[in-house]
Amino acid sequence: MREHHVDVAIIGSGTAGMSAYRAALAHSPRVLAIEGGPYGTTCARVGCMPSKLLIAAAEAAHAVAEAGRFGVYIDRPARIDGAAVMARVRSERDRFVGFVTEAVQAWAPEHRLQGWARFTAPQTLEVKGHDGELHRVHAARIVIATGSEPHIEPAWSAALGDRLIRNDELFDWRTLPQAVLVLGTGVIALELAQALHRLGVRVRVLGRSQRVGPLTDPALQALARELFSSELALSLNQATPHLRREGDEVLLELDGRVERFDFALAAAGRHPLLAGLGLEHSGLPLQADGRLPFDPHTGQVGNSPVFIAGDANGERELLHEAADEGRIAGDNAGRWPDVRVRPRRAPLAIVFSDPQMAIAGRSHAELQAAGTPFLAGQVSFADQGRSRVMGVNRGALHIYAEVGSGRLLGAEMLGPRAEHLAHLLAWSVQRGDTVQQMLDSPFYHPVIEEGLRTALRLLQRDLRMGPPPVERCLDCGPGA
Ligand SMILES: Cc1cc2nc3c(=O)[nH]c(=O)nc-3n(C[C@H](O)[C@H](O)[C@H](O)COP(=O)(O)OP(=O)(O)OC[C@H]3O[C@@H](n4cnc5c(N)ncnc54)[C@H](O)[C@@H]3O)c2cc1C
Ligand SMILES: NC(=O)c1ccc[n+]([C@@H]2O[C@H](COP(=O)([O-])OP(=O)(O)OC[C@H]3O[C@@H](n4cnc5c(N)ncnc54)[C@H](O)[C@@H]3O)[C@@H](O)[C@H]2O)c1
Repeated sequence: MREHHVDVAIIGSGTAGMSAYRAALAHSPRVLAIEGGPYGTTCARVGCMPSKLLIAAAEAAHAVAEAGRFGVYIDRPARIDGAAVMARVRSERDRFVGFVTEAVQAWAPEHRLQGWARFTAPQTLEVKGHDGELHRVHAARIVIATGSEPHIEPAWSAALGDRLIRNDELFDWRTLPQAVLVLGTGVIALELAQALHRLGVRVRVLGRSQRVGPLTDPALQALARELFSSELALSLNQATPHLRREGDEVLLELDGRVERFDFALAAAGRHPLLAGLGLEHSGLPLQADGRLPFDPHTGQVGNSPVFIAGDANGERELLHEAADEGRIAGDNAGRWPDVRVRPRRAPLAIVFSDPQMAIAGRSHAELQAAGTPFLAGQVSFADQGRSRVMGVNRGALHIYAEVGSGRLLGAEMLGPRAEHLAHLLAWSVQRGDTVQQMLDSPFYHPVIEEGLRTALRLLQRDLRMGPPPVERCLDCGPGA
């Protein structure tokens, strides 16, 4: 048994753990970063980056398929080479992973330990090292940055065995399969199902409820359901699907018919990866839902010298949040007991589907639950000038502002280039901009942002803070 005495131990060297390491190191050289799996982070290895690489291939295929709408014809039938698609996904992914791995390997060797950590007592961890040794780590402070794992219904794995896959396996495919059943209708499900569908894979998406994607505004949720079901085979309200395996095939029995797939992809949400950490020995207060209670402004778990960051806390399972939370937790672990409160950024979440979806600032559901007096300004992209020009005129934007002050509180959107509009909106929410301040900002012509201006003008009128907007306003430019 090798003994280690450190000021800060960090469990997990993903995005949150890496930023916690850098922040803690500013306070003490006695920092130990423990990683059980491969270096490279979930985001780069099996998350954000490979999924966007697959989507990029799907966008190329879709552009070819849609070119005829513009009078551009590709005479030969387009051919999708699944092996080439997956080769690019893997090689670009490996490049991103390489940068991350290099960064970790540049850390001092005495700062790194590879093996799975578990608590054996408060402030004491045991690690079965990849070096074959057993390590005991006595840490004055600990950062838990263990990430998350997909939710798997036991019935699915019992029925399907290794034909039930997670996002991790998908990005290692050597070629594209014929058919995939996607379990879930959330972010991962929609991004991957649509990409696979556009790359020629037969896809069915099963939802346990009516919900499609993360938007909470009822009108936008209904629009999302309509738009995605017009392209994808969506089967909703399937809480207990009839699944079985025959040889290497997944069989789904639905409405008296049997459909066959090569794989079923579990995309039914993710939960903090805390099982196996021996939390029962940690002295930490566990909530009934198995999560650790923590302060999002400090990362601190209760009053303990333990901090939690990233997907492990189960709050905002996003890359930029993991990086921020890691920095906050690592800094506070380093400076303990002088724990500092840090402001958080305005919420921002984007789904890279087509049309994209985004929530900036507070969602419709959050505003309603808080009882905040607010009004919504709305615009449809169906008739929006630049969106029509580019043939991407599907979706709508709803922006929410506080009654009385006109301050922008949040927005939800389903539509073209939502990733860019959502950034502008989140920045305005964070600055505390009013609808008037946003309207005073420049709007170019012809751009998709002109749709935002229409929504702002309508909202300004409804807040009784401005005149009714001019119908088909000419100085706004045609189609604005
Ligand atoms: C398919 C997919 C697509 C995504 N796309 C996006 C996107 O486009 N944009 C976005 O913002 N977010 C996206 N995300 C979410 C984003 O990837 C995560 O929020 C982020 O990676 C979380 O970082 P983390 O540091 O908390 O966890 P991780 O990067 O998973 O790091 C946790 C680390 O802890 C290690 N660990 C766990 N337990 C132990 C233990 N007991 N001992 C030692 N080590 C341990 C793990 O091996 C792992 O390396 C996506 C996620 C998925 C799955
Ligand atoms: N573009 C991005 O930023 C991006 C992309 C992918 C993932 N992520 C992050 O990863 C997280 C996890 O993604 P996700 O898509 O797994 O989760 P999600 O919360 O977006 O969706 C979960 C889906 O699973 C369904 N579901 C839950 N339990 C089920 C059950 N027992 N049976 C059937 N369906 C069930 C839900 O109804 C929902 O449709 C996201 O919340 C997001 O934070 C982000």
